[in-house]
Amino acid sequence: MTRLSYLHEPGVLDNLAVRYAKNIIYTYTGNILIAINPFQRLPHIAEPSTMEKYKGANFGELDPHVFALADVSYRQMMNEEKSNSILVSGESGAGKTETTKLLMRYLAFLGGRSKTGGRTVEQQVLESNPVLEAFGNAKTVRNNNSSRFGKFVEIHFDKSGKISGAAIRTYLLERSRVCQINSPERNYHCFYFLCSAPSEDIKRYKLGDPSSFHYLNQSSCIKVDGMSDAEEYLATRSAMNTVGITEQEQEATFRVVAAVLHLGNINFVKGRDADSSVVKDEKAKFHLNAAAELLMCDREKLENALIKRKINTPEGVITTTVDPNSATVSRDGLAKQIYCRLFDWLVNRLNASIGQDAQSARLIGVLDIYGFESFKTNSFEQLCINFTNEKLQQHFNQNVFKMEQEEYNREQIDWSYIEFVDNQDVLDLIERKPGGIIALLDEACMFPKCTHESFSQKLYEKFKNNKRFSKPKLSRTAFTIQHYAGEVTYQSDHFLDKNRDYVVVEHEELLNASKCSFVSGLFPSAPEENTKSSKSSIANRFKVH
Ligand SMILES: Nc1ncnc2c1ncn2[C@@H]1O[C@H](COP(=O)(O)OP(=O)(O)OP(=O)(O)O)[C@@H](O)[C@H]1O
Repeated sequence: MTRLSYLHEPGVLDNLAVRYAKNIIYTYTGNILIAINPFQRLPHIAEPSTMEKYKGANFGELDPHVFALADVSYRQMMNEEKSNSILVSGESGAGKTETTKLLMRYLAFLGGRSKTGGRTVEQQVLESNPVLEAFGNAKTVRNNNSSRFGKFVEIHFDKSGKISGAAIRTYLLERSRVCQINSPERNYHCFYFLCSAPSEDIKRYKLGDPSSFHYLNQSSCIKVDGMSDAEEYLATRSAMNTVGITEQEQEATFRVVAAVLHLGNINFVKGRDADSSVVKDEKAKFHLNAAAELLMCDREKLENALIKRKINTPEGVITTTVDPNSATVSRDGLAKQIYCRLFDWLVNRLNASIGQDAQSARLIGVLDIYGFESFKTNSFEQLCINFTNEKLQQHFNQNVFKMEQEEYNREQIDWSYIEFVDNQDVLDLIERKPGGIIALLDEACMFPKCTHESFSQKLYEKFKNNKRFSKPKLSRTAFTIQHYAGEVTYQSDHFLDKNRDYVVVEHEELLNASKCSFVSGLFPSAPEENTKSSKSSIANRFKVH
């Protein structure tokens, strides 16, 4: 790309298009690799002879390829005795996960050990993908197999450059999807896989057609073209076997998945007293019983955990009832907590099987992270994702422009300053403490009376003179941020609910007391600071990461 005589947008796009038409999906721009999704298997891209060809070749000597990038990164790690990271970024459906798999395959090829019985670390990392995808991927409008979590895969190497361990770190699964989906998207794959399981499993988990479950039937899409949920269920079980997840653990995992589906069908109506609710009808009671049975907890306690709330007062703890709307919010909160804990458990379990090398001096990390998102309707998830991308852009600016230009200055090299847009002001707008959008959101979440309207008003007041922030003319709750990659308007309607990550004490107590050690293990007794009073929030956890 740098050899183009005129470097402008049409020229860049044309160059990429001409190459793509010839099935050349990789192009360099400096030491960055642009990969365009071929949407078809191109065997020459990944075959072993291609790997051989790139091994040890100088960067730029051969045609651009993702293997060349991995090769440089490996050799640099070995020569400079330093860890390295490869960032894979792009919008949803761009091909990040597929590219990450190719990178891992090549690193395994370079640093793999000859097999000494059993499976090698690198095989196990690759084999963990189908399990992660079953529980963390879903069909979205952009991608039938969209990863709804960020992933950093660490490949650990010993001094001789052989792989000595690996670890998968995941970043915040999109939790709102568990309870709320829009047509024509789907919930996480595993729910549909399980509803297509062999009949003995269906019976054991009291399941039925996916369209009978509220968490699945909010969308008109139940099936994905070219994907057999029944076959995928068996494939997931087999992948779980391969990575060493025991039969009992698998049974418990799917039992919990089924319990989440049943929870979603527990509906409430107004009770006799004001601000009270009761389980709606026999159907809802069936699902309450099923959820309690599968989670192996007390049915009455589960019901109470949803329709009652304990409040600390100066006179002591009092128990109040809640209206049907609050009971539904409580139910969805519980379902989301259970599912996210289950996902975290799976990741830990996979890591335990793969085996990390805590002593390893070097690693290559591959970061497969959600790209910039701008849809017709953007919510809290898009703000978190776009904030992450602003941080990555800042890192890029720091390394490519700021540091490079400072070095030129230091070495008194004659050069002409390259203009770039510094996005520090967007980062300040979002993450400054106190006073940034996240800080104000956290503050709003602490006050039960605060609504998305009052939160939005606060933003309008606070940032009325911020050139990166604006209020859309006709809205009272939306706001627009001028991101490095373009303008995005966010609807704040569900921001408060989605940001709250407080584990309700009653929910925690209920599941901690489960007779099933797998379930109680997902909800260990929490120290004081992790309970309701905790200031942890989703947006804050994004900042910490
Ligand atoms: N190198 C490739 N060869 C063949 N097909 C590919 C390749 N890259 C991507 N695809 C196709 O595109 C689809 C989407 O790719 P992928 O899941 O990697 O996107 P992504 O960027 O990770 O998306 P998301 O952010 O939604 O998870 C894949 O399921 C596959 O069908």
